[in-house]
Amino acid sequence: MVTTKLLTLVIVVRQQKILLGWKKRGFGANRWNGFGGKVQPGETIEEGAKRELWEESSLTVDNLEKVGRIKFEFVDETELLDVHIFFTDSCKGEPLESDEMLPQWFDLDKIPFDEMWVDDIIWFPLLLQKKLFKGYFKFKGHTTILEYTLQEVEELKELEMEESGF
Ligand SMILES: Nc1[nH]c(=O)nc2c1ncn2[C@H]1C[C@H](O)[C@@H](COP(=O)(O)OP(=O)(O)OP(=O)(O)O)O1
Repeated sequence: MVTTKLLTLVIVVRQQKILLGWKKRGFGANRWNGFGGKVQPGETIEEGAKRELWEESSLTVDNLEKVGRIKFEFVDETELLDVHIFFTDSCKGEPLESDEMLPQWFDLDKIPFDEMWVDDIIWFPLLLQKKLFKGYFKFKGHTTILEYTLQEVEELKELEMEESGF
């Protein structure tokens, strides 16, 4: 049976720099990631995103902007990842290392894509242009993309629709 895991991913920008975290353990370890994780029972997706941001970076934020949604499939695995992606340029505090993540600021023109999930270089340009987007990536292992779709959407409500490739 195929199950779907609901996840969040928060991209933080401040003064022309992006904050990424070096994931020290677990899924996506040894890569620069955005902040996020599993949505827990009883919390909204945005609440889950804020909680993970706080737990992993010590940053707080009043509002997160939902900017995208990507589904990931891994061949030979029965769990799909449904990742809701948020953006903020109004975080409060200074990032601190956590058990899971080592945060670091990068210039927006020096994002370390060769040490990130390989899909990131494909959809980050849309995020940085403030476009809304949705996508689907099919992976073999954790480093090979077999196929993908990525499209800009006009309105947030289009991210809620369950349709082909989504
Ligand atoms: N292909 C991909 N590209 C990307 O940029 N981020 C991805 C990704 N696939 C997953 N992610 C993100 C989504 C989410 O923020 C994170 C995975 O979340 P985790 O498994 O770390 O969740 P949790 O932090 O809840 O886990 P635990 O701490 O083990 O409970 O990786």
